[in-house]
Amino acid sequence: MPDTSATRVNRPPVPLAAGLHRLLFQAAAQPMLVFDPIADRILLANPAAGRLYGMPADTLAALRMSELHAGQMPALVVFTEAVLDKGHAWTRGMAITRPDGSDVVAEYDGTRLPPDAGGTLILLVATDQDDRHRRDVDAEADAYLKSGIAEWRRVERFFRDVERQNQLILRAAGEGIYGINADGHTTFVNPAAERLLGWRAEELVGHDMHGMVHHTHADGSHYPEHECPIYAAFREGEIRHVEDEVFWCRDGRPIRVEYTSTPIRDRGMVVGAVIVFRDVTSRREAEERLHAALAEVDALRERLERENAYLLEEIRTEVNHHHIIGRNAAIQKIAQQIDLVAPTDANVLITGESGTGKELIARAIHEAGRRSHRPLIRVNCAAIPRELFESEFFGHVRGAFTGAVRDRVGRFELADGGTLFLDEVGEIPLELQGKLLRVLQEGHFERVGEERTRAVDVRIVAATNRDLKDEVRRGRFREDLYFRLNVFPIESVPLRERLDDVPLLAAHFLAQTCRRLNIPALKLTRGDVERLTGYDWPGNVRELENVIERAAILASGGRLRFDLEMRDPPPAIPGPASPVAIAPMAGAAETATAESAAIITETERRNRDRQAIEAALSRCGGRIYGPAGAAALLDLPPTTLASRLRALRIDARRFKTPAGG
Ligand SMILES: Nc1ncnc2c1ncn2[C@@H]1O[C@H](COP(=O)(O)OP(=O)(O)OP(=O)(O)O)[C@@H](O)[C@H]1O
Repeated sequence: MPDTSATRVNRPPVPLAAGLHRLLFQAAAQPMLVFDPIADRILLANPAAGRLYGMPADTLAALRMSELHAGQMPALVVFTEAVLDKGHAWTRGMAITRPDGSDVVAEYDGTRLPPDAGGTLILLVATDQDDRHRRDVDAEADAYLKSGIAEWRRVERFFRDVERQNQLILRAAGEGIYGINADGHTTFVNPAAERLLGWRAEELVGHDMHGMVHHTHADGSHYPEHECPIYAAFREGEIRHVEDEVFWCRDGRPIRVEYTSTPIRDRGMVVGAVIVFRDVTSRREAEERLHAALAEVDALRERLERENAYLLEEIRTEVNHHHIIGRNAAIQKIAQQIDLVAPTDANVLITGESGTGKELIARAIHEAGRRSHRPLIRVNCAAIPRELFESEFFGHVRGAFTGAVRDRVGRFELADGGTLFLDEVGEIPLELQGKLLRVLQEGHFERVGEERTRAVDVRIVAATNRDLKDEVRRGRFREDLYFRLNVFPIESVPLRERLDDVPLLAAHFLAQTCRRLNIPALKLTRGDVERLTGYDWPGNVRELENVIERAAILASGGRLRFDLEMRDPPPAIPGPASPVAIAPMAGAAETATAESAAIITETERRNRDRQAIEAALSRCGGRIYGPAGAAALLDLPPTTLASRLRALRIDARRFKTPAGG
């Protein structure tokens, strides 16, 4: 390339003049000079330097440095010396006045060239400070612009993400959600709302929502728009929650909804509302069914209470407050006695035949007394083996006797604070009666095998079917114990002495049995009642209860079948000389003729029965059951014979022979 602009002056250094270096020097955009500080001469100047200094490069290369900076010599000298000294230095604020009079302020960057460049030479690179400042401003603006765009993109991305999330939430929400603008027109609808209402979003968007889905009340009356709480929500700027209204589906079907309308604000202005609703049709229906069921239960309960009150009124005279059934004066008297004695702590002795209700009376006394919150402990004295009486009553400690493998609490301790019901008290062996008396007198006892004395607070209610006074007379029962027990006597009347109660009791047991056996209710006929009252009930109420239960089980076609053996007239009294005939008792009437049948009294009849039974027992060696037993001989069911034995107080064991049963 021909050298057109670079200027060679005086002693052009060989390396600089050569090849690529020279080209670089010439082409550089940065103004450059090479000057000799000692000779104060500019040796080389590139075209860029010419543009900076406002003159052709070769004109510039012909100048002295001191000419360029006539007014700044000290600054030039300091700079030049610094370069020569350190090899490299820079300075700012070098003012240049161009030939055309314009000024430029430059920054000089000087580098001392190596000696082989041809003496003491300095390469000066000049920069127009204004130019640099402009570039800095541009670069800064550029950086601002670039970072602004990046920030804007970030914000945009953020909003896009938020929007996506909102869309996902709107889609996933189980509740129907729709938005309306300030004109009441739908702006968006989520998929749940589409599903619930049957409309597609595009059918609703842009339309008046009230007019589409909310135009009519549940009762079919018009729902004016100005009354709509959804619109009111953004007219008044308040959140509205509505529990029970209907929205109308596309197919004209109403759904019951619960919704909340929340106003949307933009810079303080209400611009619409968002409505969140859910279909509560099935919930409301379930609630209504529940209310209806509760109302029905209430109505039923009221009716039952009324009926119950009526029934109670009906049977008040039949069942007294102790659950003892009977209108008979004897029963009324017993109820009064219970009322009288129950609140006291007095000992009670109930006497009466087996099955007449002695235990029932004992329980009634306990229930009506102040001890009712504590237990009633029953001891059947007839069922305890003689050798275990003491332990049964008072308990024992381990090892007290053979078989006492652990401590045992006696009945007295169990009944502490409550009532001890001594059933069949007449059966307590004489030698133990004293121990019982001591507890009754002192309230103290010891467990068998233990020294420690224990105190108890027990009320005693005793029962017996024996004539205890007679037992005392015979020396079989301690008189002092008898008086201790017999503080308040109650006599339980046998059923045959209150036959007027039989229909009531029978009806009661029949209803109870049918309920228990879960069989359809049965009714007593007039004939049934007559048969039942015609019987003398040796087994008392218990027997009646059993007879009724059997009859209910055997009933066919709604008719009861009674198994009563002794309902017919009794057989004739045998003459004193004649041996007691053991005739089948049930068949006696058939064998009796009008002539042979004598008129006999009740006592005579009972004696006659007693003799017949005793004769049969004696023949059978005391055996009751089985083909060789007395029941078979008398043609009676064994259970009936057992009842009669109890009623007549016949002890079958008396007739026992080594061969008998
Ligand atoms: N007046 C009554 N009202 C209702 N049920 C009664 C009546 N009298 C007796 N009973 C019933 O008859 C059955 C026999 O009564 P309970 O056991 O009280 O007689 P008891 O005299 O204690 O007999 P036992 O001396 O054999 O122990 C029981 O089921 C009892 O509920």
